[in-house]
Amino acid sequence: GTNTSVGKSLDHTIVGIDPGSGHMEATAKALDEYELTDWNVISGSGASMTAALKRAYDKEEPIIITAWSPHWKFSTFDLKYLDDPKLIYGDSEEIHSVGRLGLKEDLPEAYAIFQRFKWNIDDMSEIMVAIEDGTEPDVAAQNWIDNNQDKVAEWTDGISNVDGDQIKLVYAPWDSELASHNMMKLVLEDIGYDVTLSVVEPGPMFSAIADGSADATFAAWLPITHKTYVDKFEGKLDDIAVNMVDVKQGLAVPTYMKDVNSIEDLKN
Ligand SMILES: C[SH](C)CC(=O)O
Repeated sequence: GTNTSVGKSLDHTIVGIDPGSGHMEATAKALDEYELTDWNVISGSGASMTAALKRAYDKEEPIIITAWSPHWKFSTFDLKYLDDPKLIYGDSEEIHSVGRLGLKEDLPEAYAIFQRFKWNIDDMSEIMVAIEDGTEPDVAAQNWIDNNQDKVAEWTDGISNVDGDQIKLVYAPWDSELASHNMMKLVLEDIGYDVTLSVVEPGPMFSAIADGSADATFAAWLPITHKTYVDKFEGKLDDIAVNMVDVKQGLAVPTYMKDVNSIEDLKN
């Protein structure tokens, strides 16, 4: 049937992202739970996944990617998530701001901002799309801040300035987190912090906060995506606040793949 041709046309391969991501863990679980025994997911990075997507899309060839929203790929390409009746990828996820133990005492002004920091998918997407269109991340972030001073003021109003205190933010190499961390770096610099951004894989991102070598991340996707990491470091992380709601992860395909609408459809 057509489903078998989909499997054969894709060499039963799903194009994934970095191996330590929650996406890849969820996708491995999905292959198991949906009994997609002859399928495999290849790991790579956010960049290699979007490059493969562009190559296939430009030739209207089939492709299945591990996907998440917000992400610029949904405005560049016409994509649809595959239904996930077993909810392996969860329903709607949240992005949390997570800090090291002791952060509240050591950096109270930053902590107070992290407790208030909250924005929505459109805010993050505006920065992400600008970066994808060639704007430098810090310039795209500053432009967003300039256009959203009222929203930023909700996080910073009444917070006293600091005098060069150092703060180290860590995040994983995903375009969504590139946007959020470049934006928050500028917000914290405006308050007087000396901010360092470090890009690390997801595992080291959580372990750096757990061992105190980093101060915070705004890139913890929960309750499902990063559950393994948060459980692993139980008691060593401060789940400060939710900074975005209604985010999503799953498998996605270009809408021109008419016959594929659910993960169940991949079973041949
Ligand atoms: C790529 S998603 C933002 C997070 C994850 O999959 O770990």
